[in-house]
Amino acid sequence: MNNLRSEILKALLRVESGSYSNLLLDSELNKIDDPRDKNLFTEIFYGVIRNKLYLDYIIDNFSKTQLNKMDKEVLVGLRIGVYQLFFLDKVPARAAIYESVEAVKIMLPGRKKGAVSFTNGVLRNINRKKDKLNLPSKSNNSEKYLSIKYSYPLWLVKRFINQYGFKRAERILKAGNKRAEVIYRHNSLKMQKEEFEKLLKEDEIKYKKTFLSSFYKLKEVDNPAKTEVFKRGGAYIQGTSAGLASLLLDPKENMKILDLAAAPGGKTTHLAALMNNTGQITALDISQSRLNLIKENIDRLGVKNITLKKADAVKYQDDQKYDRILADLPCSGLGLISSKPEIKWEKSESVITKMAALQYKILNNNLDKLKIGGTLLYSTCTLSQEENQDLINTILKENDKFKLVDINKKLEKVSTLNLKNDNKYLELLPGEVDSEGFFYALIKKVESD
Ligand SMILES: C[S@@+](CC[C@H](N)C(=O)[O-])C[C@H]1O[C@@H](n2cnc3c(N)ncnc32)[C@H](O)[C@@H]1O
Repeated sequence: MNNLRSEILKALLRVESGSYSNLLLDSELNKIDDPRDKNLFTEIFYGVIRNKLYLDYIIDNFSKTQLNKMDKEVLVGLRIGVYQLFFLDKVPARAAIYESVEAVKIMLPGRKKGAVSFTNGVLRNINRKKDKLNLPSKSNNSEKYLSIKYSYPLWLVKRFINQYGFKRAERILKAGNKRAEVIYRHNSLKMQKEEFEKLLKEDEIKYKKTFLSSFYKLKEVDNPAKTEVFKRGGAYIQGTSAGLASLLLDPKENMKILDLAAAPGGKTTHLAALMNNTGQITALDISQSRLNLIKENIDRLGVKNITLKKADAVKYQDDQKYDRILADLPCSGLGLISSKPEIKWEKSESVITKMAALQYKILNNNLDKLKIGGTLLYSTCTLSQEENQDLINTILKENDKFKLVDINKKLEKVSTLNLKNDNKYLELLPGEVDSEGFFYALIKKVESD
């Protein structure tokens, strides 16, 4: 491994230009042998992405040069240094500064002596005056305070406060900064639970049970896609909130199911397992490369009842009627910030209106494919009212043959979660459940057309 910090710096620059943090991290960790280096890489890499606004606030407070006038290598190098100074007790300040300056030196060889000494000067200055940092006032400017303290764009903080109030918003922001844990769903199509647990034990993988009986929270697994149980198809990596979808849809053997947006296949392969490979699942996705991911998962997991179709769900037509429809639609993703922290910086508020319009079109085009008495589960991994409650209310208002089913009764049957809820929707909020953010609504077709 070359200089660890310069590799982190390179990886962070790639995230800035649009690479997915989780995929990039996997490939970077494969190049590292020492588990301690792997750990440090992950800690600094995700730490900088998560806390970018806070780190920039600190740098801006102690540097005379404006952030937008700095070379991007210098700015990211400074973030790496400041993150270690403020968040990592185990790295001595001298080492944190030295290694970060070295990283900038490697990234800007020879030609930029000034940039290197500038990085060194700013980091030393910050280290000296660290204790004098003031955050915006909580009482006079509470939105800015939350935005800097938890490092979220101001629009998102305002939105969460509007939707949930200050206290709940703060809880959501805080939970979004926690590192997401790896969770395995046991795949019953390949092995019994006893064998699944035995293989985990043989690989010395420790786990905790979750609020879903087939979902296991793993403790410190280096590469969850390389374990024996995974290779043999006994496990699928899936969050517990996402895992609720197929359970709430409640498929029965031999049913006909339509999945409107299926890739990479987490929920659709879970449905297949719950149906014991019987019946017929038609799984759509607009993207061929993502359909290929479902195919890989189907093969590994031993699924036999899914037909894949490349289709735009806005226009999709077929002449069948379905017992169940899963509408796990593309969304703004605000519930997944703990596993994909770059969402904070990549999305702008306009994505919400765009996604809500797409979701509306997809639902409108497919509602009629439900049999009478059949149910459709609408789900998103986001926390915006427009894409969730508002959208479902509009759909129900415009379609009187469809009624909202109280999903919370189903929840009690399929999980150990006990959420107090005054309405028929289910909204899982990070910080209130130990899981990612999700929204669910269950709709039933009640009379003939
Ligand atoms: C939230 S993901 C689905 C996750 C999937 N249900 C799972 O559990 O693994 C949304 C998917 O919708 C697909 N998509 C986006 N627009 C679409 C459209 N108009 N029609 C069908 N699929 C679409 C994307 O390619 C993406 O794979």
